[in-house]
Amino acid sequence: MDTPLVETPAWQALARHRQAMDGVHMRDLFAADPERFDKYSLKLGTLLLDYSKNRLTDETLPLLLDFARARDLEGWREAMFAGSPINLTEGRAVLHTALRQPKGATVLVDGRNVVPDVHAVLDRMGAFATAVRDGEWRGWTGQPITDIVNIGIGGSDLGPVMVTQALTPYHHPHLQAHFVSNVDGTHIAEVLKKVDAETTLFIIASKTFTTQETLANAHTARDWLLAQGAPAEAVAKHFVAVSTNAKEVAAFGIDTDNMFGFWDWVGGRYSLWSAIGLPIMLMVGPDRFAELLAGAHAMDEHFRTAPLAANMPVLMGLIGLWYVNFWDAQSYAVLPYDQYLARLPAYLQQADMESNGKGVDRDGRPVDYSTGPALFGEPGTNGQHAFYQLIHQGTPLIPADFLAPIETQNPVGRHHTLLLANFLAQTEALLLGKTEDEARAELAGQGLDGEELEALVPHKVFTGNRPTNTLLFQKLDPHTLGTLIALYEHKIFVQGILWNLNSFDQWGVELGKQLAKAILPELEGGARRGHDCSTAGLIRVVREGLR
Ligand SMILES: O=P(O)(O)OC[C@H]1O[C@](O)(CO)[C@@H](O)[C@@H]1O
Repeated sequence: MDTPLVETPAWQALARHRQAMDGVHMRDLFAADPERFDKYSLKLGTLLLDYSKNRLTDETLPLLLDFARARDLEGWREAMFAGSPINLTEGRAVLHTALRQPKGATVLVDGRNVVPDVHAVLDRMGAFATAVRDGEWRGWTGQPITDIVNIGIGGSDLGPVMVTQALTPYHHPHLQAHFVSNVDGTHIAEVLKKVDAETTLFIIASKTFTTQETLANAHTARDWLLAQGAPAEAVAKHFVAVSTNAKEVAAFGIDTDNMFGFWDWVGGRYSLWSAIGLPIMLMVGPDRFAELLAGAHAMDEHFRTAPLAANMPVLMGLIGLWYVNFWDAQSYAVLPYDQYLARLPAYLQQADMESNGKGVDRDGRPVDYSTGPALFGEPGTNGQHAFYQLIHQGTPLIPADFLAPIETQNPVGRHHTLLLANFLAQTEALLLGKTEDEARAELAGQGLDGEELEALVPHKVFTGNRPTNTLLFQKLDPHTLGTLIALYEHKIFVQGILWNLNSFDQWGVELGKQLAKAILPELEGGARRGHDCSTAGLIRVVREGLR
């Protein structure tokens, strides 16, 4: 058996280095090195990563990079790009990168070049999106489409929602996008209140086309359309499907001519670049969608070819792992200072936590080290007025990524300057903190003294030394957004490899699905089955009510 990860020389060297860093404060590292920003920042196109505000000395990165090499990160990276079946538990290749390859490239899966297949679907999507956008695709009464309702969940929802919102300034002026994911009937009911059956297009997005929530919502949407007076033939004009499962699409009643396919080598949470991105393309048009893909491809090329020491996803992955495994950080914040990126944290929750929220390694052995942290975040200054207290003064260490555009899409008065001032102030505050002496002087300056002053001092101290990455970009355009998302995808890949996980399966979501299927008949009046007494008691209360 291989040496356990935590006993490998590279891990042990990091553990020793971590001990030697006790008492090192980033404030002192900055004071000692005026070049630190230049040394620890990296630019790709119009995206800058400043990782200088991390607990890194000149020794840290070389040790982290040694660890990455010892785990053969470069070999695994090559295997992913080459289409090897690195998703072992499902026997699949992991090739979302093939979805953003330019026409003419070659990516072989089982000896077949899949790039022409990718572009054939993109071309079909483009023709369809153009017909809808130009008003040529019409509903059953001959009216052009005004509203698009995407029905999907998880990877068939979060990416399209996040990107569609992020690219709001590029939307078609006469189209509205809506997203229904939750099986809670409230979700679809509220959307259906807003749309007109004659001018609404439903996209049923499901890789498997067996997902309970999506099928329930899809059936409700179709029943609603017919209840609005549409004839059965209208379904063909108002429903399209995005899936890998033509059989189930046909069984639902959608003509497979109205289906946009993708492939089992596209993981759900990595699928927004595929036909799952259809609502994005409808809203921003095929050209902007191509820019999104090109932005992701630029990051793919960077990740694939840049030396590890100058490779954004590698550095972000290693720095994240440094905190999880050597500083006991169990959570991680993503803080976009751009209202259009409001759903980025939710999107990354699935991308990161469904990928690396694993407790056994690739060989099925329980791990004895921490893996993926809990991820959370909120846009801009909203987070500051909610949970930043914990990040600044709480007991857990919460590494955070701060993201902002230099240029706003909405230059309203001084708003953007105010936003950026806050953005910059937060990472500075987390780095420097406020010492007791500084707190004391500040309170004295406010006219306090004696016991009253001393009683307040501990509450006013900020330890600082709290790590952040800053991601600054010129403007949130489709290309930049593609680059940013691919950065996080590859960062997640890096960490999964280093933790020896399969980042591309998600068995952890299955048990709840199985038990829900078993409980459903009980809630519908069927015979009760064996449960723990809490679940049995709750089922009884649900059935009997609390009145
Ligand atoms: O696209 P589908 O097959 O409906 O699956 C939706 C989501 O369900 C999951 O399989 C589990 O929640 C996700 O990985 C996936 O994104």
